[in-house]
Amino acid sequence: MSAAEGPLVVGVDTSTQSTKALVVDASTGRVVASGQAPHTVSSGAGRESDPRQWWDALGEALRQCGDAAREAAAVSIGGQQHGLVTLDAQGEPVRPAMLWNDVRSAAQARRLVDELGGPKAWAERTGSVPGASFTVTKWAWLMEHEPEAAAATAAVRLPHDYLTERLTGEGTTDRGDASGTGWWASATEDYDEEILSRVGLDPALLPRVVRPGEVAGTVRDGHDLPFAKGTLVACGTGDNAAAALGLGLRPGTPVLSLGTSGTVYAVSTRRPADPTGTVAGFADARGDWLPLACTLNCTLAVDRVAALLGLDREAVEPGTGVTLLPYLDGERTPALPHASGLLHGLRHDTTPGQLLQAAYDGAVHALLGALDLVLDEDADRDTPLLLIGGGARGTAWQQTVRRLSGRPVQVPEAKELVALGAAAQAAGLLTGEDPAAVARRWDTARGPVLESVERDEATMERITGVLSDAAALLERESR
Ligand SMILES: Nc1ncnc2c1ncn2[C@@H]1O[C@H](COP(=O)(O)OP(=O)(O)O)[C@@H](O)[C@H]1O
Ligand SMILES: O=C(CO)[C@@H](O)[C@H](O)COP(=O)(O)O
Repeated sequence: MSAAEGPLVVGVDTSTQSTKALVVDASTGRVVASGQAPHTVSSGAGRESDPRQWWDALGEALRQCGDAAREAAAVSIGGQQHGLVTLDAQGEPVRPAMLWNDVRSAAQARRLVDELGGPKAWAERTGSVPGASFTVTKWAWLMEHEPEAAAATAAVRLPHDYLTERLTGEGTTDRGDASGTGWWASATEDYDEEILSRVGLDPALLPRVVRPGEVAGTVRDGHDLPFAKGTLVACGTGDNAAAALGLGLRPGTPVLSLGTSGTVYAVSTRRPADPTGTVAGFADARGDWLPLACTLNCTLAVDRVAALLGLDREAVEPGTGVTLLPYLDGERTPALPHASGLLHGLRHDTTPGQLLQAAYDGAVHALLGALDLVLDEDADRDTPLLLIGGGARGTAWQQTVRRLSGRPVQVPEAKELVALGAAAQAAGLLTGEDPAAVARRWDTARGPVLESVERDEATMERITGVLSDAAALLERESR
């Protein structure tokens, strides 16, 4: 491999299932080295991970990068949104982090929405109507169910902030990830003291919100990662905002991400405030906005269905009227936190491959239903949909999105767009450039465009119909 042309930067994605690290040549965007190490997520009633495991996974991913990581001039860490990390006075986790896909705080979410003026007021104030994914509802759950843990908490962090702080020694976050907490007001771009007081959280426990382009800190002594003391550290951001940076996204281009979560989003210059709660009004990492809809059941749920059927994930067959809503973890879009999976239309001649295709259809349906809601009204409907995340590698996912959207679909060749976005943020610290402009210079969105096919309206309508007819069942707790 030829020598790098420019300084090296490290971009990290600490996502739900694993941590990925890339060492990137800041001049060209060439990925010089990469590494990945898995995390474990609890099963059962909640979804939790030990934050210390993220740090260990980061160390392992960087070790896989070899000497290149040691040469980095700047680093940035992006990661899964919303998770509640509670630290004691020594900076050690008080308990495992409650993750974005933990739905135990659904009752607290409903109560908070009612207590503070209803969905419209929340949307206008924070950009979003908080559901169980949002950090504020998790903190309210902790106060109610584990008051000792809440009382022992000296600092509250988001997942990527926890790692950044262990590197720099400073508690920082950014507007992108802060906007997914429910206690950051998008209207004022500041912490909302009334909301914090309502859930009994002292603002002094929260990290400083670093401005876009500002240095979060420098690498300190006394850690086991391969970075030199004094290396610049960018503030990082939530994984979706990081991928938007990594794609150099401009308003009007929609993104569909297929990972543990399914997300659909676009950059907008207008601050979102959807009172239905379907669209979360996140901030992006630059100063614009990132209206986004998210599902809890995407690649993991469909892979689980394939495993139950004993099929390879690509072994789909065209469906004939069978509907499978793969809501194995409860669901966020549509807002059905207690839902479980639901099958309708099974016949003697239904094949396993058709059932698997129905799971893909069910996973993609809600995301495509929200696609128009995240785009500004004047967006060009023929702009290709950018397909990213681990699932974007799969032919069955690509073809399902193509058929149910009726849009051209572009699959970037770059695999780790969250980590690339973080790397672009780190490069921006060195050059003073806008990270999205860095990513465009690196041509990260390059990849084949699959032409549009006729939209399969019948399947979309059938799934919408089953959802509506099964409403009572889907609201019922089954465990
Ligand atoms: N070649 C592939 N085809 C289809 N799905 C894939 C492929 N490779 C990985 N995946 C899916 O990608 C998922 C992981 O995606 P990723 O975006 O890394 O998730 P997360 O960010 O939530 O940790 C896995 O659940 C797996 O199902
Ligand atoms: O909750 C959301 C977005 O609001 C999720 O998108 C999480 O940010 C987790 O992302 P992945 O680990 O699935 O990429």
